[in-house]
Amino acid sequence: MNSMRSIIIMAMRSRLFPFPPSFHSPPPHLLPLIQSSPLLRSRAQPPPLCLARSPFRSSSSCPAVAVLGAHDPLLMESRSPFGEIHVILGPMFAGKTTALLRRMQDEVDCGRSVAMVKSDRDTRYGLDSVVTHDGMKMPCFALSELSSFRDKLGTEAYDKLNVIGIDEAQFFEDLYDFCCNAADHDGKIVVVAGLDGDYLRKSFGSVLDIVPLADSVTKLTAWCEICGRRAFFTLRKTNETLTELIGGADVYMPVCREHYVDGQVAIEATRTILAVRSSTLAQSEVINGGESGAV
Ligand SMILES: Nc1ncnc2c1ncn2[C@@H]1O[C@H](COP(=O)(O)OP(=O)(O)O)[C@@H](O)[C@H]1O
Ligand SMILES: Cc1cn([C@H]2C[C@H](O)[C@@H](COP(=O)(O)O)O2)c(=O)[nH]c1=O
Ligand SMILES: [Zn+2]
Repeated sequence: MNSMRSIIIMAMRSRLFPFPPSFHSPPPHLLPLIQSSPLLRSRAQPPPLCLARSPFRSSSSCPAVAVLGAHDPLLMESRSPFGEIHVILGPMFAGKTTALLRRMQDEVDCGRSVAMVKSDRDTRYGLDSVVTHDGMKMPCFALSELSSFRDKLGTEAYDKLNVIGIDEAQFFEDLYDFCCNAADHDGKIVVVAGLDGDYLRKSFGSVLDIVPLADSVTKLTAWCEICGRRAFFTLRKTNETLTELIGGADVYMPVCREHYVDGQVAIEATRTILAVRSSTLAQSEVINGGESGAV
């Protein structure tokens, strides 16, 4: 039996053999955690072979790796103590949240315990779920800072957690430290979705800061609302100049490079016209006020 066990462990380490379904049923002590908390529930019997995927489903065949349910006794012995960090970035409407939710569901289907977190600044669709622009949703913890997650979840539940999904990552100031600690020291798989750039195409929050920490970085694109070509940037349609402005298609649209540049020119021109108009108005009021006040 020992020689069989060592063959299986060696095979796991070399990841050459798919493993029989019996490896995937979660042990009894984990079921209450999976079934009773806002953590995403894993199916009692996940499919016989779980494939690790890159964070989004691509048409290209990613290397199929046989992955055991993370809480499997045999795997516990060979499971790496270190986690992973996967970053999904791009403009608005690129499918970042969709890819994140798909990855989380894949992890749940593989029998892993998953929790989703988003910034409590994202009030567009309520605070208890992560919601895509298409309306696909998943329960989540809405937090102002990631450092409060462990206390919010409870240390025991956190220790048993395998995967953490983070949406709207650009709004978390403590993103770097949280991801570093979760993957390096707590062995968590962290999947992060967020904007790489703001409406001025400047680095947004700490999303780009975690690129050097990442196992994988995926930049998704949308379709340009003007010409239909690939959109890499987000154009703000209004005149606000604050970096943080929560909104959807009412305020923003994805555009290609040409129509970002054209759009910015148009918006700058509008701003200039409005500024000239308001100063002219102010001057005429002063003049009119002066004349009416003249003795
Ligand atoms: N111009 C666009 N380009 C691509 N997708 C768009 C566009 N406008 C609306 N959508 C919709 O937005 C969905 C992506 O939503 P979501 O995953 O929430 O994106 P993100 O999180 O990147 O903002 C797409 O599946 C599509 O149905
Ligand atoms: C470009 C840009 C966006 N935002 C806000 C607008 C939305 O609430 C989120 C991004 O949402 P999504 O999930 O990527 O669709 O960020 C902002 O505050 N500032 C910006 O410059
Ligand atoms: Zn375009």
